[in-house]
Amino acid sequence: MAIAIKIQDIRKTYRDARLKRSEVLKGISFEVEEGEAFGFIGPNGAGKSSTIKILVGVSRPTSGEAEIFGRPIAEHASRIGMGYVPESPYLNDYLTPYEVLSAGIALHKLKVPDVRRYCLEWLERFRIAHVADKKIRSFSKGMVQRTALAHALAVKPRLLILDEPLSGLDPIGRRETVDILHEYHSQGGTLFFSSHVLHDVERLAQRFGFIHKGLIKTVQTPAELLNKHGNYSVFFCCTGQIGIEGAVRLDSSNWCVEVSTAALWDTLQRLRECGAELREVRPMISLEKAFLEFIGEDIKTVAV
Ligand SMILES: Nc1ncnc2c1ncn2[C@@H]1O[C@H](COP(=O)(O)OP(=O)(O)OP(=O)(O)O)[C@@H](O)[C@H]1O
Repeated sequence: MAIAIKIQDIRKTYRDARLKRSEVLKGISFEVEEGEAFGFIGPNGAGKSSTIKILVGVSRPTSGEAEIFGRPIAEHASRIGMGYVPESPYLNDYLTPYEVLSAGIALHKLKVPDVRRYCLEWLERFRIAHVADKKIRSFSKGMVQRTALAHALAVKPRLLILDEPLSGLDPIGRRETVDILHEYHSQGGTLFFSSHVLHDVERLAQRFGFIHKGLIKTVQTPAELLNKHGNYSVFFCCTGQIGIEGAVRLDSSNWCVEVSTAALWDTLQRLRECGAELREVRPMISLEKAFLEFIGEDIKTVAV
């Protein structure tokens, strides 16, 4: 499998108005394989956008190396076949969504039999086909975001880099966008995205990279996360009392108990001995819990 993104010891130092230097990326390294869906997570100011801007060529690293599909990011050709939506997309607001999408198709030299129809199909997927010919100037933040996402996907990128793709979208828009990104990924696309919406990251990403204060804390798969942090919710049915510590009665006969991976087998044995009827065992991967543990802070003090 080819390596889609390779980042090696990247550092980034900004200077403020008084020329005071602050290092916001402190030597980060990780890789994303072709065909992967990789979620990049971290609290506000952790360095997610700074990393993404370096990858897409908007900003230069102070030191370190990065490659896209084996080409150094300094080469313009590394960005051929890449789709990118920044955190707050800026689209020329005197254009219409149709003009934005058709310009992208022309720029990427994409061969489609009927450009108008193809663009309208993408705009329809993001539920903005009814404003295809309206100027973006009059659009809400969510509609601009939908236009930018439709544009990025319509050009059939090999690699899609999205900075907070779900911000500004309502809950239905978020769900639909997650579905579209799922489809893109299941058709072989490589997805690298940052997000604050941990639930959506859990649904989309095959691996997570946690960044905090300019350092990569860990890169994990959901399975690794589950092994380390996982609990299970065990749902069962029992009409009488049950002597299992922590079991919560949901209604007259249904119960639930949360157990650790280590205690799961014993709990199932005990339920059988008590004559309880097992209904469901559901893993509880708490990305938020793991996230907070990795950055070593209290849940009340961190905005994620
Ligand atoms: N152009 C810049 N000049 C100076 N400092 C900057 C610049 N861009 C970002 N920073 C600083 O770098 C740090 C990391 O910012 P960055 O936008 O990469 O974080 P982030 O993880 O994307 O945060 P958020 O989740 O809030 O978008 C922050 O302290 C930010 O203030």
